Amino acid sequence: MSTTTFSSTCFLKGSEVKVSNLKSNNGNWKLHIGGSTALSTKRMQISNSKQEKEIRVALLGASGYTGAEIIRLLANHPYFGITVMTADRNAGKSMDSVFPHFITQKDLPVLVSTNDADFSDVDAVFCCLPHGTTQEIIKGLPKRLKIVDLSADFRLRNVSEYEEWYGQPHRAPDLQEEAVYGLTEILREEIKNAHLVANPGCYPTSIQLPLIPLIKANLIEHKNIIVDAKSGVSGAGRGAKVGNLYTELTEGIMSYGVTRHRHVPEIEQGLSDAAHSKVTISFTPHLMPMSRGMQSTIYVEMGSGVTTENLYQQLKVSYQDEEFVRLLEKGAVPRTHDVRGSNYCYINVFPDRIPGRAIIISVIDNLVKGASGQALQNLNIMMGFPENTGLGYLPLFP
Ligand SMILES: NC(=O)C1=CN([C@@H]2O[C@H](COP(=O)(O)OP(=O)(O)OC[C@H]3O[C@@H](n4cnc5c(N)ncnc54)[C@H](OP(=O)(O)O)[C@@H]3O)[C@@H](O)[C@H]2O)C=CC1
Ligand SMILES: CC(=O)N[C@@H](CCC(=O)OP(=O)(O)O)C(=O)O
Repeated sequence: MSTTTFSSTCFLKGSEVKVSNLKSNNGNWKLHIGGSTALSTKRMQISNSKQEKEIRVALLGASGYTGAEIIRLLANHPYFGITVMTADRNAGKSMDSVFPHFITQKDLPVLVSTNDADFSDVDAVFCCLPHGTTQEIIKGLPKRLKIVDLSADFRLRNVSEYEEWYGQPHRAPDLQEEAVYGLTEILREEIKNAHLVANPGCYPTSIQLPLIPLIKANLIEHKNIIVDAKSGVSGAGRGAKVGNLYTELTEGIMSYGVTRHRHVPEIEQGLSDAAHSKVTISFTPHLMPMSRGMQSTIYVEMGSGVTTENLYQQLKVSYQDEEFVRLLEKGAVPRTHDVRGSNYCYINVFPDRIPGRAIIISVIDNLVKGASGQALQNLNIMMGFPENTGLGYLPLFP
């Protein structure tokens, strides 16, 4: 990648505009005006075209929900273009035959099977495969590639804990040692130099973001943390399952993974790191009749003499400079509707009726901040771009 950059002021239709970060890559000029990017010789377009973008990205598992979400986000990304896309059952098909809403994205590559993928024209990889299939595949990728893995395969540092909770042997323990956990706002510095980022699960993102600053500041007890969480059905992926049929889901709500959901060790790992001692949680997830969105309602016991106001002020300080994690005005209830389609996490804290306890509510879109959005935030950091690049989507409401 050879790039030349300069900034200037010029006039566009008689108005003065600040032109910044004018870039040339192999003679292909890009013009940045007011935060958006256009090619100097072409009209602005929503496109995944690889010719116009300098970082070449492979998308493994492109025919799934998180893969499709990455394509949506990258269509507005000025630097990342998709050169390889893989699928399993859908290998050989075009993307718009798998997802008709991509009919306008004619420049996307045809889906190939992961075994047939050629990585010679690739700089970075988003791996959107099911857990259990990912370790072996990432192990075989060229070492020069920057990789963000959306599966759970590299999230648990302790390999035997992975084997216990996922019921299968870890196939790349050496790589596990190199993996950096990708909870962006907490581990940004480590992510900068990472070769392999293990993108967090959706529930762990929504739960750790509010709790880690409170644990680090020693404001809440490390026991009796209770998490009641709810997810939209896209969290379960696109594969056909009876439990995800409309008839099974509509007009109802279902708990699952009761007492033993595989996100428990991931959440406890992050909270225990923050506490420098073992933190345990009670966690029950629920499936909701909605396509996307996630809410975690968290019940905590505050330290002696600590008030809900202390928790609120701590979260305010911790996240005051963060673009994507927002503490709402006091009393405002975070709603999944308000983050839908965006990379935001909205949080608030409420005093419980029981003295000494507080209730924290955190909402995200499971497919964006809970998966593909955070993955893009991480790859932006790994490749040295502003971390919000391509993530400037307002929530989709209603
Ligand atoms: N959905 C969500 O909200 C979140 C998901 N994740 C994680 O991200 C990953 C992807 O999730 P999601 O997109 O929802 O899953 P999907 O089931 O929607 O998609 C899975 C993708 O992997 C491909 N695939 C399946 N099996 C194999 C295999 N054996 N070899 C190669 N490719 C295969 C599928 O191809 P094909 O369809 O052609 O068969 C498809 O492209 C998972 O690990 C998931 O746990 C993480 C956070 C949130
Ligand atoms: C609704 C639903 O089924 N959700 C998934 C979590 C999605 C996610 O974050 O999965 P990974 O940890 O595999 O990345 C589940 O509970 O297993």
